[in-house]
Amino acid sequence: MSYKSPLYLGFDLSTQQLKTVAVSSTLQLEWEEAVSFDDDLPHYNVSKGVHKNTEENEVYSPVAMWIEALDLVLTRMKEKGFDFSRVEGISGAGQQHASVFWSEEATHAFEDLQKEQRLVDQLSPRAFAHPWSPNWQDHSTQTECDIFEEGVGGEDEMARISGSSAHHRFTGPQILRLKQRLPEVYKASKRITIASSFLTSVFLGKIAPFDVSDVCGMNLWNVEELKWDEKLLALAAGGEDRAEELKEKLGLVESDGGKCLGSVSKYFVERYGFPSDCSITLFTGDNPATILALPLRPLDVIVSLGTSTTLLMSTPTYYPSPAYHLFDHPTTSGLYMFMLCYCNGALAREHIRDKIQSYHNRAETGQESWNLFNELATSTPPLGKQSESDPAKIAFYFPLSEIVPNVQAGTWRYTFDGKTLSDDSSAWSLPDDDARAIIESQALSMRLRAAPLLTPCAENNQKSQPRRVYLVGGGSRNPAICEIIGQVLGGSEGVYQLDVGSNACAVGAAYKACWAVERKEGEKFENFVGERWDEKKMVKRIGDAYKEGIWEAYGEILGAFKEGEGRIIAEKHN
Ligand SMILES: Nc1ncnc2c1ncn2[C@@H]1O[C@H](COP(=O)(O)OP(=O)(O)O)[C@@H](O)[C@H]1O
Ligand SMILES: O=C(CO)[C@@H](O)[C@H](O)COP(=O)(O)O
Repeated sequence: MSYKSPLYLGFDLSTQQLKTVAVSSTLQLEWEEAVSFDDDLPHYNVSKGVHKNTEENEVYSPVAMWIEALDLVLTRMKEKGFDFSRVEGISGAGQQHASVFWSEEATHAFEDLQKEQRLVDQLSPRAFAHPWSPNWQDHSTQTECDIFEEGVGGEDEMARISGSSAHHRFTGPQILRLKQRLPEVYKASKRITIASSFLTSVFLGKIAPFDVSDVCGMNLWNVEELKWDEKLLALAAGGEDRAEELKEKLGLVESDGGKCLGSVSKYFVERYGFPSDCSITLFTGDNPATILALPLRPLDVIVSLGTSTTLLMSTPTYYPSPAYHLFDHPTTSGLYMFMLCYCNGALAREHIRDKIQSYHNRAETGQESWNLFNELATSTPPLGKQSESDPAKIAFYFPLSEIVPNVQAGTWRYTFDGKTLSDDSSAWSLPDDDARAIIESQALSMRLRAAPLLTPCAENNQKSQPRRVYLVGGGSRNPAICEIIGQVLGGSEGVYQLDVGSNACAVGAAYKACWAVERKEGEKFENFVGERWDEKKMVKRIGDAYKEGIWEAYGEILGAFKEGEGRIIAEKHN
């Protein structure tokens, strides 16, 4: 029999797509495949992967759509000749926070799977107590978030325990809301997982534990002590006497990110030809998986430009604050993942792009639809200042209610003359000035909030700036967006694009699968990837990022930027 070199699959169940990649033992990318929920599964009638009930601020996705997407993506690979018999390990990532409610029947539904039929036809009618999964863009749980924060004594304490203040999208507040609104669904839910452990379960053919990093997106986990927090469980369950019941529905949390949980379920062996001993390793959240796509050093930042925009760092210090999130690291104990997450990322930029296109009667589609937006963004000077004496233009674009800061939808434009922030926007040339301003605004917000973790150190010339800025996700294909984010954040060693750009998260998950199977006893993920990673092939330096004068000019505006945000927050409270 001829030797077949092993492959490792990484899945990414994100908001708009299910993607998968295959990598070799040397971490070379060998296959990429994706299913778009809107385009490939139109019968679910989702838009950008979700349904919305705007009256209630609810955003949710059909669980059946995800399962159908899984068979579809594997079928496409099979039809194109992908050799599943080479796959020795599978891992993956899920959009964070999204809960899946399993019925009592789930175990039997897994046992009864027949290779001739699709998963969706066999699992959907039996395995779930609820057909929907709340999406991370959901904003329906303000009351529940208040209950959580009041219950522990405020947002600082909440952040100290769970690594984050109470957030609308986090699973604990979402479970409480579901329990109060749909008590019969809660009762019928034998088990509750999140998107990552949901997909792990489908591959394993039984309900999987949570991963130690993704569980931090629930407001239920004590991040430093690595255990469920009893007080938070009681808050989510609606009473101390009900906390145990919830704990049973949730089940275990696995702290070894490289643990093989078992072999792939026989359904996948028989239908697609996976080897029967193909190993399933815990899936994690899409953001934790993204930091596994490269050997990230302290003071390096990753900006993920997916549907959400996130800024990610790895840090050994547990320094919690309501201003950001800290998660346990997905592979390495003693490290934490720092994260900022914005709801208004790609969709807000698309919104401005579309306005500009329509104003100028342009009809380009696909990647070309960004041409005019990019021309305007790069030809506009920083902060829209044509001359030194011009006021700076600062704006906030939140077509959706935002997470950071927690405010309602809206657009606000200001000018700043160095002393006063004015809401007179007559100096703005619209819609053209919005192109650069939206990218600057998103990047200034990240710079403002990441500053405490980028504390000055001698190695870094005493400036509170990152070393490398890595850009990943769909938006990282866009040179104008990359250039401007780089200038605002000012990485001292430059701005980099990952070769696997929009698939970084799936690639990080595939590396995790490879590490889980091939690691030597005690070998850390960072060392494993560091040794096999070929920097020259895998990243491209695309610019200097730090530009003397420009980075400082953005720094001078941060006070006014914060004031602008403060005014928007104050409006919310009026
Ligand atoms: N050239 C481009 N310029 C700007 N944004 C882009 C470009 N190409 C793709 N995108 C954005 O990437 C987004 C999808 O990114 P992706 O990382 O695949 O998202 P997710 O993983 O959340 O589904 C789209 O919403 C689109 O706005
Ligand atoms: O809510 C968060 C992180 O807290 C989001 O980052 C989700 O994890 C969804 O990510 P994408 O679909 O944008 O990849």
